[in-house]
Amino acid sequence: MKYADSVLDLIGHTPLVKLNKVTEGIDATVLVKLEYLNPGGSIKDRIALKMIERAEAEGKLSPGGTVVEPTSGNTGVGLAMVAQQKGYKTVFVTPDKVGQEKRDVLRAYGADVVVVASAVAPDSEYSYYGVSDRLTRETEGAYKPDQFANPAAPDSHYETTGPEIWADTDGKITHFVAGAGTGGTITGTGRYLKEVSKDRPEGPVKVVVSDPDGSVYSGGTGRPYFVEGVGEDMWPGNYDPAVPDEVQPVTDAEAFEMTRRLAQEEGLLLGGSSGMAVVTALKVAKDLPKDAVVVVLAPDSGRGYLAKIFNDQWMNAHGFPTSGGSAETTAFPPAVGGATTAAEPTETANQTKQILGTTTVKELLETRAADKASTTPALLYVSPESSLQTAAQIMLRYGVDQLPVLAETDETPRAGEIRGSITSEVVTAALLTQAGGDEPVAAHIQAPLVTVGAHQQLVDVYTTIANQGPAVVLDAGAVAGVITAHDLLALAGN
Ligand SMILES: N[C@@H](CCSC[C@H](N)C(=O)O)C(=O)O
Repeated sequence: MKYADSVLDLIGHTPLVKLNKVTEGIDATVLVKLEYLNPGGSIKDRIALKMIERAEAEGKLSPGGTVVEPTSGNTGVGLAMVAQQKGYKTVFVTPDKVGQEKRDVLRAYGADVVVVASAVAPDSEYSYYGVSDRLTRETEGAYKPDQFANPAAPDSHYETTGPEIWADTDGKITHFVAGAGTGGTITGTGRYLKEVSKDRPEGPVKVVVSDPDGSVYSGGTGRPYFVEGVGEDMWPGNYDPAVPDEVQPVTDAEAFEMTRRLAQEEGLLLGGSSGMAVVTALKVAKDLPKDAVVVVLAPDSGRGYLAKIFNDQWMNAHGFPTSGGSAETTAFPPAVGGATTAAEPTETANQTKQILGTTTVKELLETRAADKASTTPALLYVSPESSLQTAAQIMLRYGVDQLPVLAETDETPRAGEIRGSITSEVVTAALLTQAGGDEPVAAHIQAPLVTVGAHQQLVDVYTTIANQGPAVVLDAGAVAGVITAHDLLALAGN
């Protein structure tokens, strides 16, 4: 009989598959290492097993203990699976940018999940690092593996991921491409591949980090991005900057487009960080000769992202294009007892649709910007640190009653930098009653404005704006402006 003694014995030994369609025009061989075929569904099973076994060996985790860890999901799943098999409890702290599906998976394994805000400085007591530290202190028998600095994590890749790639490519790998979050994968796998290939005539394996645009590894300041599980806003101990030869930034838009293409063209339903790494792998492979072998690491499956990257509505609402989607229709037998018929659209409704159905949100912003009579900038906003007096002045000068509140930045603000909103009623009440004009907006901040996507047709967003008020426009995840019912009126009235 052929079987594993425990699910834990199935970790690792994942296969390589060649990309055939998205590589059009590329001579080199591009191979993807499919880490979603690990039993917990991601590469993180490897580090989870190693970190827990080392903690047990070192006496840091004993029967009845609790594993507490900050995680964007996958490490949590790996730890939950290993801990459950070994009889430990688990508590995971996840940032709110992590999709609900991923949190549901953690709970399915029996873990407790604590959700914290993503838009918090890493050294804050409210960040997922800070909250997990507090929970570890407060929980008896708690052990925090700390995937960001635990040497067992890169060791697991040095001992398994690297050797598997070397063996499966018969030592012919020339380039290794992977994202970096904690840094463990790139450090451990990259270090092994460089060491084992250092004396060969064609030179050692080149290691390339694929990084979300905004993350520190590729020179960013840690500004927010939507790709999950990779990139950083601080420098983790497990990232050894001596290992990578190069680091390349990739935008969310590029990553998401490739993630969808991999499902539609290669039959590979992978997560956003895999799409991101493939973008970099193809850039690296573009000018390489036929005998080059690029191995790109795909950390997890696309099943955890069905409500985001693979959901046209979510993509559209965040200003990401959705070419190549597919439709879902229903074909039930007619209802017994007579079917109801939809009301005929009125003539006025048809006219509205005609005006609004031919213009995108972005075109409306462009028309407004080109209108000499309009003095309103595309984006009016205040930061949490702005004074109430500043908010009042902007509202009075441009005749607006609501402003988005965005984190202060010199660049185009991103969706993850939306902090809330503030209305003229609240500013007025604060100024007339208790607060002085110097008081910061932060003390009076309200819920964020609704968001719409720049590439959506106005016909698809006008009821949102009519019902929920001014909307922040997102273009590829960046804040492109604000549109109001007044803008729609100006269009309809002309
Ligand atoms: N800063 C990152 C994620 C850090 S790596 C964590 C790891 N992948 C996990 O599964 O916990 C982000 O923006 O998601």
